Amino acid sequence: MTKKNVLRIGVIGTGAIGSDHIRRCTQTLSGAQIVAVGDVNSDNARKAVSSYNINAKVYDSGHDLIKAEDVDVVMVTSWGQTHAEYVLSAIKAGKYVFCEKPLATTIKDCQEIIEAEQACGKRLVQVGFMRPYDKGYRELRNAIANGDIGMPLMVHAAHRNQSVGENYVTNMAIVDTLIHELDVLRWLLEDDYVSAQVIFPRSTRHTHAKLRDPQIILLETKSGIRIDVEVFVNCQYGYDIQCAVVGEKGIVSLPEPASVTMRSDAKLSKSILTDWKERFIDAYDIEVQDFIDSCLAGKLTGPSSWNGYVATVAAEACVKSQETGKVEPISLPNCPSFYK
Ligand SMILES: NC(=O)c1ccc[n+]([C@@H]2O[C@H](COP(=O)([O-])OP(=O)(O)OC[C@H]3O[C@@H](n4cnc5c(N)ncnc54)[C@H](O)[C@@H]3O)[C@@H](O)[C@H]2O)c1
Ligand SMILES: O[C@H]1[C@H](O)[C@@H](O)[C@H](O)[C@@H](O)[C@H]1O
Repeated sequence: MTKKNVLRIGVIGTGAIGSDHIRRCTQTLSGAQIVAVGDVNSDNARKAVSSYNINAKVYDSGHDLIKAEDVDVVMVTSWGQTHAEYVLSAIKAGKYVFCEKPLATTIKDCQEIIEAEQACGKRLVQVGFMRPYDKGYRELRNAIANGDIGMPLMVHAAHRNQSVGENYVTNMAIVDTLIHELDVLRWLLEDDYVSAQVIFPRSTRHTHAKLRDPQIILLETKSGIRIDVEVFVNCQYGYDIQCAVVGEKGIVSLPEPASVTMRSDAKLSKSILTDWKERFIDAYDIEVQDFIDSCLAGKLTGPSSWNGYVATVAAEACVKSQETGKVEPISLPNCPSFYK
């Protein structure tokens, strides 16, 4: 990439989050321009171009987009199972790539990515884990690191979506939803997981035949911290992310998103958000601006493909436990110095 002030981005996958990232790069952030878009459903790509009135070329093939001379960096926001091939292709082209979670859906594909990236001798991949950029999670991490609650002992977390579609099935509670907690909790606690177990309570009547909902995931870390995460993706009432860390001398909890307090009709109320786009809007803005700035500066510092790999290893143990009902071990090789 030649040194310049504006980063030319090509986006592969222009659905919900792809379009939202195009919007933020075009209307909110600085230093970037969307010059190319691609989607297997070319109507989606054309819609993104017209909705945001951008001067971007539409590609039928994501691989051709990656190779295009005027594309400096790539953003992969297609379905999870297609991420690996595009990330590998971007690494091969020597281009920085922002890949939405998950980095890849199999451990083997994640390994291939970290090997290819290391062979390049330079970090080229940032994974779209935005929670470490969220102000609330950063405050939680600082409080823990400052020793404000003493040694952390337990974490109680919940990840609730208002509802999901028919194509969302049981393992997606892990690979699509819990994956955020799998990434952010080890960052928060500066610890790694050693085991996982998934438990199924009675299912809600708002689910369908191929989705066990809710689920409880129990994790244990190297230092012995016990974590329970409730994943409930048809909770009906809103989009709700909870996290409380219990320490030896106190508890620190994720703040609720800011909202006015309403007194009306003899009720005292606050609204609850319903959409992930709104709940983490500031975090996504900071995350993508960080990617743009890091590419322009020639050094990536955000969540790496090692983070993506570790989350996928933990997710695989959880999916196995969904099938066996047992506590499944999680074992990881040491983090290569390249990613430290
Ligand atoms: N970080 C977050 O909070 C967050 C939020 C939402 C989605 N995501 C992730 O982003 C990805 C996309 O999710 P979404 O909700 O936008 O899905 P979506 O279905 O709304 O959009 C995905 C788009 O990718 C396109 N696509 C699929 N396969 C493709 C391929 N091989 N090549 C090019 N385009 C292809 C689809 O046609 C669709 O337009 C997923 O991996 C998801 O987990 C992350
Ligand atoms: O892809 C989305 C996204 O990652 C959201 O942040 C999460 O809450 C949803 O469960 C998931 O389906």
